[in-house]
Amino acid sequence: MGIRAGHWDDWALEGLLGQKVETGQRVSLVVPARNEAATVGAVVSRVREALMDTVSLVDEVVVIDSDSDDDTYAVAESAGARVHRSAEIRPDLGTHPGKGEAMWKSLFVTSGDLVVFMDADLHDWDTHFVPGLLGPLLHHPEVQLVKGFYDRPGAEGPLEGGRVTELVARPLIALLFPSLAELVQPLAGEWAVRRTWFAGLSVPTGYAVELAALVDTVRAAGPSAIAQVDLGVRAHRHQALRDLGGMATQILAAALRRSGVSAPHPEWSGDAASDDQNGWGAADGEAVLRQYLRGLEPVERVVPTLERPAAEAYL
Ligand SMILES: O=c1ccn([C@@H]2O[C@H](COP(=O)(O)OP(=O)(O)O[C@H]3O[C@H](CO)[C@@H](O)[C@H](O)[C@H]3O)[C@@H](O)[C@H]2O)c(=O)[nH]1
Ligand SMILES: O=C(O)[C@H](O)COP(=O)(O)O
Repeated sequence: MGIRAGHWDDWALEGLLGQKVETGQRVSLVVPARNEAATVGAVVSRVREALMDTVSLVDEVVVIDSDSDDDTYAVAESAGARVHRSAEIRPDLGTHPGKGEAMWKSLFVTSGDLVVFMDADLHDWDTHFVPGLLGPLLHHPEVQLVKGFYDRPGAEGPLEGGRVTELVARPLIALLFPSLAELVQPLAGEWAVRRTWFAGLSVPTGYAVELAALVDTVRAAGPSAIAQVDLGVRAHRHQALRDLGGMATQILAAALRRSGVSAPHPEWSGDAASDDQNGWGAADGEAVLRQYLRGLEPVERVVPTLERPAAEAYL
């Protein structure tokens, strides 16, 4: 069997609530957020009202503030979330920048057996995303991870992915991980996972968290451990192309690592790798991305490529 596909309204809310009670599982919604004061409040308050205050589908709404320097913390808190600063969770484990880091750290401050992730920058979305993502986990015990997919308003065609999706993730999947090719939106930030499964995965601290979780899941448990659900329409804030270069570098690093390439072949790097260099021109756990904004003058961006080991060792 391949990757199971469904639609968010395949599961009636009543049925999900019944299944939740019968299986005795708790649900956490986790929203990683870096400088999302403009949108995080609505994400929190709408899910709270529809799925926590009115019915008991979600047991906790937790925002992980990922080193924001705007009002994300205060806005999320007054909208009804429990908010934790990523850097302050388990200080004994240190801190790193990035979305994957915030998601990894969330395992130490949440208790749900099922964890639903949603981005904080959504501006066209609805609360049915959450029950839609929970459906396969509540009804199919073999499913460990559920990805959302959606139409993107303004995209050239229906189901077209974002720029990194089309230019990096899909080509990587075609070349290295073809069993994931059925996924419509492999980079979707809206996904759900069993806590025990996520806690057993190595987690890139940056934007490669999604691709890494998919690759590691399909390798360990096969395509039937993954489901995808049509969530309807989703729109989000767009990053500048040069910032997406950092995201693409992180995704490529995670994919190469999973293909046995942890540093360039010596022939590629020019210099002999020294002890504290990984051959990518930076210390271990980072790469230097050189971009050109105008003329020959480079701008160097240090891109973290670090991974956290499975959290279960620290829980
Ligand atoms: O250091 C960071 C950076 C981002 N975020 C949050 O993560 C979410 C997604 O970040 P965003 O910069 O909006 O990512 P996108 O450009 O939309 O990237 C897409 O592709 C990424 C790679 O798979 C996914 O991680 C994203 O969820 C997905 O929306 C948002 O809530 C951010 O606030 C953090 O918590 N910490
Ligand atoms: O999902 C992606 O590919 C990246 O986040 C970029 O998305 P965008 O092109 O919609 O900004």
